[in-house]
Amino acid sequence: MNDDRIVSALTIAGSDSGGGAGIQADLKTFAAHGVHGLSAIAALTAQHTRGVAAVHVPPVGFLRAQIDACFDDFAVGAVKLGMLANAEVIAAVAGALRAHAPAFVVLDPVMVATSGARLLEPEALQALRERLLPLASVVTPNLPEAELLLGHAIADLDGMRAAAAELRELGARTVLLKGGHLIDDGDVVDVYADADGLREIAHPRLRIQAHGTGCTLASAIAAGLCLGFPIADACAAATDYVHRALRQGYRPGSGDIVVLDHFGAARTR
Ligand SMILES: Nc1ncnc2c1ncn2[C@@H]1O[C@H](COP(=O)(O)OP(=O)(O)O)[C@@H](O)[C@H]1O
Ligand SMILES: Cc1ncc(COP(=O)(O)O)c(N)n1
Repeated sequence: MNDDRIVSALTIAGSDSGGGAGIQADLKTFAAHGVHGLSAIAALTAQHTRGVAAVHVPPVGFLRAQIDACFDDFAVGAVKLGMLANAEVIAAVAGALRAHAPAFVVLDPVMVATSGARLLEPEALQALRERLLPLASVVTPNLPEAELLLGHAIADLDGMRAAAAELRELGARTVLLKGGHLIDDGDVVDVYADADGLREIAHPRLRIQAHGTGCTLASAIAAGLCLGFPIADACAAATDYVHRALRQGYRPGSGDIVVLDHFGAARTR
C-alpha cells in the first residue's frame, strides 16, 4: 500500500470535443498547476468554438463507476463540478459526494455555453439548488447563472454584492460571483463572499470573447485547494491565472472565439 500518495484533483464535468472548455480545460488547468488530474465524464458534447452540435449523457451508473474508481485509488484533495446536464446526473453526483465526502467541492453551476447552447435542462435547476449548493465549499456562478439560481435579475455591482450574500444563504459556504457578463466599460469585478464578509476582485476588461473561462477558473481553485492554499487565496490566485490565460489566449477555430493558454499562464506572473 502506497501511503505517500500525492493529492489529486477530480473533475466531474462534460467533455468538449473542441478542447477549450469542460474536462479538457480542467485537466490542462490541473496539469499547469502541477496537480495530478482525475476525470469522471458526466456528459459528452460534440462542440467547437462556434457552438454545440450534440450532447450525449452516459448512464448515471457508469458515471458513478468512474467517480468510485477515482476515490478507490487516489487521494482526492478537491472535486470540481462542471456540466452535469440533468437532474438525474445531479442526484447521482450528490449521492457520490455524500458517500466519499471530499474535503473540498468547487461547484461551477454550468447552465448555458458562451455560444448560447443549453448545457443543463431547465427542470434541473431545482436539483442543483437543493442537492448541490449545500455540498459546495465554493460556488462560482456567472451573472446569468446566479440570476437563475436566485430567481431575480442582477443589474449592477451593488446587485452582485447582494446576490453573493443571498447565494450563501442558499447553502454554499463561499461564493465567487463572476462579473464577466456585467455590461460595463470598467474593470471586470468578481465578488467573493464567505463567513467573514465580501471582497471584490478586479481585473482590466479584455476586449475578447472567450470559451472555457468559467471551467478554468473553478479548476484553478480546485488545484489551489489541493496545493493547500486557503479558499480565499485559491480564489484570488485563480482569477489572476484566468486573466493571464485569457490575455495570452489563441484562436484555434475558424471564428473569433479565444481559447485560454493554460500552460503559458502558469509560466508567467
Ligand atoms: N472580458 C474579460 N476580461 C477580463 N476578464 C474576464 C473577461 N470576461 C471574463 N473574465 C474573467 O473570467 C472569469 C470567468 O468569468 P465570466 O465570463 O463571468 O464567467 P463564465 O466564463 O462562466 O461565463 C472571471 O474571473 C472573470 O473576471
Ligand atoms: C462541456 C462544456 N462544459 C462547460 C462549458 C461552458 O464553457 P463556456 O461558458 O466558457 O462556453 C462548455 N461550453 N462545454
